Amino acid sequence: MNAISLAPPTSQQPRSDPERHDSGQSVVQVDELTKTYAPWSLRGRSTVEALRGVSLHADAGEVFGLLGPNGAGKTTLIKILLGVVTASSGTATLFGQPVGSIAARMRVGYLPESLRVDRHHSARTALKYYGRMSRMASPEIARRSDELLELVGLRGRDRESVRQFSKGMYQRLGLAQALMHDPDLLVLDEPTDGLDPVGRNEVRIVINRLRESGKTIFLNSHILQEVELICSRVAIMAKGKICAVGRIDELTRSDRFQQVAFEVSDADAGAGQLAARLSPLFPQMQLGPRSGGPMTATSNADSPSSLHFSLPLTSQQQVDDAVDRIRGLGLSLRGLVLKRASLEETFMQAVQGSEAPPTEPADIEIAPFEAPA
Ligand SMILES: Nc1ncnc2c1ncn2[C@@H]1O[C@H](COP(=O)(O)OP(=O)(O)OP(=O)(O)O)[C@@H](O)[C@H]1O
Repeated sequence: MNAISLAPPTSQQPRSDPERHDSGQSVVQVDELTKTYAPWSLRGRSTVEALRGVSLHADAGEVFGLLGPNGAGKTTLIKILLGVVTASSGTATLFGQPVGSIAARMRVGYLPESLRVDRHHSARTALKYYGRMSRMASPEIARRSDELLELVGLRGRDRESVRQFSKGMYQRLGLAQALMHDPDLLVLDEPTDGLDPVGRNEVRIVINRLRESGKTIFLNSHILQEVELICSRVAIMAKGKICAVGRIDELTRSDRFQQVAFEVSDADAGAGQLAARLSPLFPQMQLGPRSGGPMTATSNADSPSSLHFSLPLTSQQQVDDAVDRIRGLGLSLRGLVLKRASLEETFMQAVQGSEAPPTEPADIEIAPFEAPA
């Protein structure tokens, strides 16, 4: 057995998971999990730290997304949750039961990244096969197959050979097999990988139906747009660590990672003069309508000369300070836009943060504006 939680399941709040809600028990609870592989090679034995103190939780009814670049440790974490790999230290429970225990396994359905269904099967015979593997009785298999084929939209195609299936149909059959024994938690490994937009949408529809029916879904994906559309919360992993975790709107909220765009003007100064006056105050200013964009100076009747620039500001105090400085120069502030980070930018920040030396905390903030002496 691969139970890795030595302590009995407890409803106490683990201290290592600061995001943990006070109400109810998490469906997935992971605390300070580590995994070190020690593979043999021609040069002898080496060690790979695949997980380095991972803590997270997923609550009932959530669609939780695990994001991360190649080698981040996502598959290792999923394998530990499924009880097929043993952690080196830390605890992991499903429904309060140690991962790998029969009680935990019975409540989990799994869709692997590349499910193989023998090509002689139809959707119906494949489900029969999986039902038998779960030791279900024939009448139950038939009833459950009807329900699931309806749910995943394969009802009219269930007697065709899977050879004729599109990738999207195949993946929906995979979801049905994962659901045969009516698990409360579904673990999905890259569920929409390799699908065209139509196939992705079909899988998304099924996942939404499952969420509405109260299932908890834990999925691993590297398709950020997909995660943004499907997940209620995400964890971003890199190099075996969690760099950021939370609801997408929390991770991308504007006061957490800001680029603030300004437009300033002065009746008596051109854009070049404005830039020369501002740059000593704001050494990190980027000229242009958006950060990184080309320098812009507009000139028309309403706006005789205005300058667009942006600053990396990370708090309201810094925004207020910058406005005071601009006004202090006697300039007019014609516009101010707080730029919200996309999940992709947040992801990149989090992953790049993980490149820092291990003693430095990895976070998703960019270098703050420093006021000149
Ligand atoms: N069985 C193993 N033996 C040795 N090292 C392993 C083993 N499995 C994974 N690793 C290593 O552990 C690290 C994490 O791998 P893992 O597969 O968990 O990452 P991942 O985030 O799922 O990556 P990908 O998106 O590429 O699948 C990698 O450095 C990988 O090479």
